[in-house]
Amino acid sequence: RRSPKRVPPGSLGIPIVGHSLHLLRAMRANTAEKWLQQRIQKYGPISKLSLFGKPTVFIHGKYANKFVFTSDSSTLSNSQPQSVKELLGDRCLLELSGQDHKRVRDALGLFLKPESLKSYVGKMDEEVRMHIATHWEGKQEVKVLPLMKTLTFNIICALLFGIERGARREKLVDWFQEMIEGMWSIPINLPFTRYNRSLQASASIRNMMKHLIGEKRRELAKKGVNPHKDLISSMLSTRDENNREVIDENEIMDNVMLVMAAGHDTSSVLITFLVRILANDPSIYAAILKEQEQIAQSKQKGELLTWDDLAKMKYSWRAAQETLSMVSPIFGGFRKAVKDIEYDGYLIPKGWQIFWVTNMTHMDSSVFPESSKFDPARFNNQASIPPYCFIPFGGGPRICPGYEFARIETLITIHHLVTQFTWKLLADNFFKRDPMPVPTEGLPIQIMPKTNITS
Ligand code: HEM
Repeated sequence: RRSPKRVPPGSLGIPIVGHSLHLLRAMRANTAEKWLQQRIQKYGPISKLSLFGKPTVFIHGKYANKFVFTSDSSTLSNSQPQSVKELLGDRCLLELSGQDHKRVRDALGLFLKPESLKSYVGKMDEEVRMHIATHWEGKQEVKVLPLMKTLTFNIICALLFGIERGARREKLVDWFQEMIEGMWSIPINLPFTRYNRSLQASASIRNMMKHLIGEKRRELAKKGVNPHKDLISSMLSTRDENNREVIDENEIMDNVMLVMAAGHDTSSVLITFLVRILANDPSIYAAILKEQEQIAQSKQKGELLTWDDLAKMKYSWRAAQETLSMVSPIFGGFRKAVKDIEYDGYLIPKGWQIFWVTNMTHMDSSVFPESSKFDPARFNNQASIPPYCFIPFGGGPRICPGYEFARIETLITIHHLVTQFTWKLLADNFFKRDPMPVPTEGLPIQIMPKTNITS
C-alpha cells in the first residue's frame, strides 16, 4: 500500500526551467507523445515534473480526463502557464473559477450558442467566398495554414467583433501570431526571448482593443443602436438588476483577447489538416466531394449555404472529427490543485499544476481500435464513444464554447474548396508543434480549379 502522503514519482528538475525545454523540444520535433510515453514507462501512469516554472503532475487516460473535466472549483481551478496568464490577462475565462467563470461564460455563450449561430451561416459563407476569390482563384500554388489563419481571423473579426477589413485587421492578425507563439514559453522577459516578443505583441493588441472598446461604448450611447450587434457591445450592455455593468472593462479586454486567440488559431489548424488528409487520401476526398456536390446541386448559382445544408454534411464533419482526433490543435492543458488532493493513492499537493494531454486517449487502441488508421466511420455512432475519451474540445463545464462556431466555419470552407478545386501537396507530411501543429512550410499545395480539369 502506498502512503497517501507520497507525491507521485519523478523529479522536479532544475528550478524555473524544469522539464519545459524537454517538452517544448519534443513538441517541435513532433515527438511529445513519445516523450510522455517514455515517462509512463519509467514512472508509471502518474508522475511529477516541473513545467513552465511550476511543480506539475502528469496524468492521462479516461479516468484522468474525467477527473480533470468534472472536478469542481473546490478541488481544481483552471490554471495556465504564467506565460498564458501574462499574455491573455488574469480575468480571461481560462483563469476564472466558480461563479465568476459562469458569469463571464454566460455572456460569451449568448453569442456562441447554436440559436445565435444559425443567423451567422450566410455571413460566414460570404466571408469564405470573398477569401477564396481573393486568395485562391487564379493561383497555382497556395500555402494553406497562413491562408486559413487569415480566413478564420477575418471571420472572427467580422462576426464577433464588427471590425472592418483593412489595416487594423491586418495588424491584429500579425500581432496575434507573434503573441500565440509565446503562449507556452519559459516566462523569462529579456529582450531576445520569444516570451518578450509575445509580451510586446500582447501590449500592442491591448492598446488597439482599448480604443475599440471606447468606440463601441460611444456608439452604444447613441439612440437606436442594437446593443447585441457584436460581442463587445453585448458585454458592455449586460446589466444586473441594479443596472450596473456585469462585466468590467478588464474582463471584456481579457476575454476579447482569449476569444480572438482561441477562436482562430484552432479552427485554422483543423481546416489545414483536413486539406492535408484530402490530398493524401483520394477515397476520403471522393466521399466528401459526393456529399458536398449533392448540396451544391440543390442550390441556385450564388445562393448562400444555410443551417439546414450544414446538417446534411454528416460525413464531412466525421472526417473533421477524425482529423481532430489525430492532430488535436490543442495539445493539452493545465489545472491547479486548490487543496491537497488524493489521486489514485498519491498526494497532489495544494498549488501544484495538473497536466492533461488531449490525444493520449485518441491514440489508445483499447478505446479507438486501429487508432492510427484514418477512419471517419468511428464517429457514425457518437454514443458508442466512451465519455471523456474524445476530447479535442475538452469536456465538462469548461468544454470549448466555440465548438459549433468551429464546425460551421470548417464545413463551409471545405464545401467551397472541394467543389471548386483539386490539390496536390508540395511538401512532406511532417508537422511540428509550436505549440499549435504547424505543417512543413505551412502546407504548400498546387491547386487546380475544377473547370480546368473537366475542360
Ligand atoms: C477546432 C477548433 C477548436 C478546438 C479544437 C478548441 C479546443 C478547445 C479546448 C481544448 C479548450 C479547453 C477546454 C478545457 O480547458 O477544458 C477550449 C476552450 C475555449 N475555447 Fe476553443 N477550440 C476551438 C475553437 C474555438 C472557437 C472557434 C472559439 C470562439 C469563437 C473558441 C473559444 C474558446 C474559449 C472562450 C475557451 C475557454 C472556455 C472556458 O474556459 O470556459 N474555441 N477550446
